Amino acid sequence: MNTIIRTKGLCKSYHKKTVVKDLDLTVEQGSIYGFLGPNGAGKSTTMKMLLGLAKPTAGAIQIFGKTMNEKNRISILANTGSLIESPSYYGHLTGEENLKLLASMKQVPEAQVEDVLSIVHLNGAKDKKAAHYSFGMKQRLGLAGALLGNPNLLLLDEPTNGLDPAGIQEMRSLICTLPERFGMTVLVSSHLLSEIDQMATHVGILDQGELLFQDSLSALHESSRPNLRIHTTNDKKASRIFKQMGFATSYENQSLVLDSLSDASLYEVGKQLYAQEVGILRIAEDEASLEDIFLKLTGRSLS
Ligand SMILES: Nc1ncnc2c1ncn2[C@@H]1O[C@H](COP(=O)(O)OP(=O)(O)OP(=O)(O)O)[C@@H](O)[C@H]1O
Repeated sequence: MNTIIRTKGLCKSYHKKTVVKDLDLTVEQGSIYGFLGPNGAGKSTTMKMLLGLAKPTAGAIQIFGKTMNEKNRISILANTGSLIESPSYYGHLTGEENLKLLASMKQVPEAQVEDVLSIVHLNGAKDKKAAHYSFGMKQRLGLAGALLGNPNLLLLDEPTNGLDPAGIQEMRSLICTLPERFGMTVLVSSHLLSEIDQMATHVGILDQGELLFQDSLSALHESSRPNLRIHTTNDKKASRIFKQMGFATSYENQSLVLDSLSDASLYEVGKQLYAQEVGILRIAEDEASLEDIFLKLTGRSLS
């Protein structure tokens, strides 16, 4: 798999205050990389550095295997769409006119305007002045602009900020389809755990400028494997069987509680219980939420 974004020791300081510290980001092709962190963690600053809009204090950035520098910046950006902060548009122009203008600036065939309007479901409102768009429509117009030129990489900074629940859902579903439909790689920032949980394939957790975790979303969940709760026809006997097999249990709310087991161990346990005529009545996992995971990593709550 190709690495689309790689940073090494990326740092940014403002007025001697370090806001991004030694960041080693790896974003693989075709992933939706959820860049998660509380307000002020340094997500926007990082994304601005990736786009060459802010100069790193130290470290290096590679995008599409090319070093981000003056020489490569234009060719990297030609393949990168972005939505950073509020999208800019001309209020007195219609949505379509705004996109046509952008298409000519990006030197993209005008025919693509229809395509991106359709992707973001704005065809019906394309003749309306952008000033009369709702906030959600403006965000979608911004996304349409970012999609012009069919970029390989999309950087979206809190794209659902300020949207109502329906708008959030729509933006999220849109983003989720992009890798499969268009082969895009998406880096999307959010301060909302649930959002990343529902959208991302990979996660980077940033806190006070430092990357605390980076891996697939499933690895994140895996790393905080939940407790297992089992209620049987004879919990006392089951507890002894678990103990003989090397698994410590406690007893809470009429269930045996134990650390999560691998599939293979659980299979063995099931066989033993069955062999000794103990029936399983209920089995459940206490799923750790991303909120719990964040708390564990930082010692603080995210929201
Ligand atoms: N141009 C700037 N000059 C000085 N300080 C800045 C500048 N831009 C950002 N900062 C500071 O850098 C830190 C990180 O800000 P950044 O906007 O990158 O965070 P964020 O994770 O994107 O959070 P948010 O979602 O609130 O934008 C903050 O403390 C912010 O005040």
